[in-house]
Amino acid sequence: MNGELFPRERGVVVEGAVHLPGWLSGARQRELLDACREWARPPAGLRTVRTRNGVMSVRQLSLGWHWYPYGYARTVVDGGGEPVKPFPAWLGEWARRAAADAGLPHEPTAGAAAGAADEGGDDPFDIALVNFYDATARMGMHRDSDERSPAPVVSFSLGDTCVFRFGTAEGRGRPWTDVELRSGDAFVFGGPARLAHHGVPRTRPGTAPPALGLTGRVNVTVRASGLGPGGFTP
Ligand SMILES: O=C(O)CCC(=O)C(=O)O
Ligand SMILES: [Fe+2]
Repeated sequence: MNGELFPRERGVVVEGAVHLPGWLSGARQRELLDACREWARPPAGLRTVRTRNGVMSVRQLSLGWHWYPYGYARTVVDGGGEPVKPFPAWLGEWARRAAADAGLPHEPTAGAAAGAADEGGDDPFDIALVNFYDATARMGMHRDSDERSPAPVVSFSLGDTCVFRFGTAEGRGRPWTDVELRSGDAFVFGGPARLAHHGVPRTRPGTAPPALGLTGRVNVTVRASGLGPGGFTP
């Protein structure tokens, strides 16, 4: 919001999908970017993902559970087989606070006492996917449907602005709404919007805040796997 003529307002895109512009301060953005740079190093660092449709233009890493097309494992099963890096508690706390600010509270420690407003009950935030977009990278319309928890997904954006396309659960096509996600924005989707299709048709290269020192865009989505602490055999 710094220096904006008109501050961007919290936006409800559809019921359950909420945009929180400028949710991360400059200092928090740098903190998250520094952490992403550490996580990006091998082993189990930033990688190219192969799906059944080809190679994703976005490069990715996972924390907590390793996402691969189309499931979760404890090791990089579609790569070098290394153990996934741990999911940090502070990132879960950021997600918990953003979800509450979005009006989609997810309070796993409160358990059943949290009542009907809480989606996902006791499932803790335990996964993050970190996506790196260079100037030409995009992400096609998809649903985040490999988790077993209805808890909301909380996304944090860093660097270049992007067009984030948010559609329906029914299909990849219209209707959809295009939202600009800028560095520091959070976006939360849960409840009736949890399984909506979404994607990133383009970024706007060169729009990252110069002080951040990032060329391109980084997006971090925090999720609750619902897989529990135990083993999971894909
Ligand atoms: O980059 C984004 O804003 C969206 C990322 C996303 O949809 C995902 O990781 O599943
Ligand atoms: Fe997604």
